[in-house]
Amino acid sequence: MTLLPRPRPAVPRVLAVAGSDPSGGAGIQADLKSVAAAGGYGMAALTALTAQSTHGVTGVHVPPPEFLALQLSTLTADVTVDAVKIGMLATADVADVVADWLGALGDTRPPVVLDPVMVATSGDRLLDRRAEDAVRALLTQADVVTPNLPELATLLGAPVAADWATALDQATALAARHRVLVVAKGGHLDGPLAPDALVGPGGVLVELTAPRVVTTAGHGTGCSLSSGLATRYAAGGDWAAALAATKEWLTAALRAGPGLDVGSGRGPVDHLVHLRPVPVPPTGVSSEVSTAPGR
Ligand SMILES: Nc1ncnc2c1ncn2[C@@H]1O[C@H](COP(=O)(O)OP(=O)(O)OP(=O)(O)O)[C@@H](O)[C@H]1O
Ligand SMILES: Cc1ncc(CO)c(N)n1
Repeated sequence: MTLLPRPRPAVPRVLAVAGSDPSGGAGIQADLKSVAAAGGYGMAALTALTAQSTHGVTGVHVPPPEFLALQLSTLTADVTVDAVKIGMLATADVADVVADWLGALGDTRPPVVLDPVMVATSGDRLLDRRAEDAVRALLTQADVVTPNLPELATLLGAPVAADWATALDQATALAARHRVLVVAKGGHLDGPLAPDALVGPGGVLVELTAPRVVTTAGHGTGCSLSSGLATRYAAGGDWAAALAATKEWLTAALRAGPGLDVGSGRGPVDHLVHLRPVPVPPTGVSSEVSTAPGR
């Protein structure tokens, strides 16, 4: 669908449709901090509540999906939303509510970043297995999807990529199949680097490389990346530039995470690292724009 041209707001109004993480590192709590760190105004419609700490998820409560529909319709009857980030969807019914809401917006639908959250890094499931098809169906209503490597493999129906070249091939296949931009994320690979790439149906558009941060504080990186990306795109209108700036910020936030001293498990990144009194050192993120045909 061709969307209507949108004005570039000075302070983008960004809506996160996602689950709650009481420990503040992931989910809606991370989204709101990430939007604020990117200069946006954050809003939140809750899909699900988790009981969660830096050690993992001990429970999930999904309010009636009709109540999510009411949150979304009430908000958008009043507020112009400049970008949407979708995170944890929990069940097929919840995913269907989000799909119906986006469908009803028609060509006034804001840009959508879909983070297809399936399993927390702690190994706990955040998406009902029967809901995977509903999330796949939502891909057609998203502008960008940001799967980690296991999520990319599930969406494609392929084995999990064991190396970066395979991840890029899978991202290209997913982009071509669903006509969506894909952010391939190398966070789950081993090695000294943490590469990410923006990939379209014709292949890699831009590849970003950062030194891998060796840390125990990496909880919620995926949520933080997707909401930062949505916010910076709403402000600037350029996915590649928005991804590069978000990667730069996230690398600094990852480095600073342990300074927060939150919990004894996998702690959060410091979303507001740039507000701390200590200057942020260079992150070493480099970016390479592809000149390959088909970009
Ligand atoms: N150790 C690390 N050092 C540098 N960047 C990292 C590291 N781990 C993850 N990242 C970056 O964080 C972002 C999210 O990647 P990741 O693959 O961890 O997503 P995810 O699994 O969806 O996150 P989550 O842990 O929130 O579920 C990407 O930009 C990735 O490159
Ligand atoms: C609520 C919630 N959403 C997403 C993630 C994935 O990081 C999580 N751990 N918790």
